[in-house]
Amino acid sequence: MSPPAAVAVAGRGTITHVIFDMDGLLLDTEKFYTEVQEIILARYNKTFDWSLKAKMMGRKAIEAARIFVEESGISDSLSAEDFLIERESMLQDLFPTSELMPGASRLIKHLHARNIPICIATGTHTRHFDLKTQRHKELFSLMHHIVRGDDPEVKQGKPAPDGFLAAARRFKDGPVDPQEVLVFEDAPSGVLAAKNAGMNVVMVPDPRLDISHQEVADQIITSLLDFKPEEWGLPPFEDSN
Ligand SMILES: O=P(O)(O)OC[C@@H](O)CO
Ligand SMILES: [Mg+2]
Repeated sequence: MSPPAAVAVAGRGTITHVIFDMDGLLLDTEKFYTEVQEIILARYNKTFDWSLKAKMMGRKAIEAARIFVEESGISDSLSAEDFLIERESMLQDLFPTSELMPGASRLIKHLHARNIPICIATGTHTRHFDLKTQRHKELFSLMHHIVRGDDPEVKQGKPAPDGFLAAARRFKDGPVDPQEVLVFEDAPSGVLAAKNAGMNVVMVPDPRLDISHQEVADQIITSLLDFKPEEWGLPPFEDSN
């Protein structure tokens, strides 16, 4: 019996290329940022909450740092630059322990095996990227290319489209029509960046993120394990889970 035909969902174009965000989407690393920020805020008798987290995640480090010190009301005592210095040693200890998010490996291997071009566009700088991915080199080697936050073509971080547009240009058959690109993101800033780039975006939000941040994405799923490639005209998984 022939495999089920791809049942693209009405209104969703056929996707030819996929761009993955990294932190919080492929790697379970957002919790490290949260942990370190809670430790630093505790020194000022302040608590870290998810409304502030929602504004920071996905952004370039210095941009996220400015939001952190200003919205926490500690900018008179701690500059954005000093915050980045203060958190660095804690993050360097945590990043090498980064684990994959559920479904990340399965989806990457599936798309690569079916010759769907895939890449990463992340706000993370190269030095942190290397620490976070050092235990996952083989899986990440399946990516056609990787655009990092300190890439010269990324003038502005997410929600600006720079990173996703640079990523679409670097595919072998690039630049790729944004309407044929599917982005996977976890952060409101990243979802906005994908839409600003004219692309389709599936959001996999942390359950603690306020639901109001889910209005922009083209599709919301709770885990990459729930993604159905055939809904976007991509080859379906063979396995059931
Ligand atoms: O773009 P990503 O890979 O989510 O990285 C953002 C990072 O700076 C943490 O929020
Ligand atoms: Mg992310």
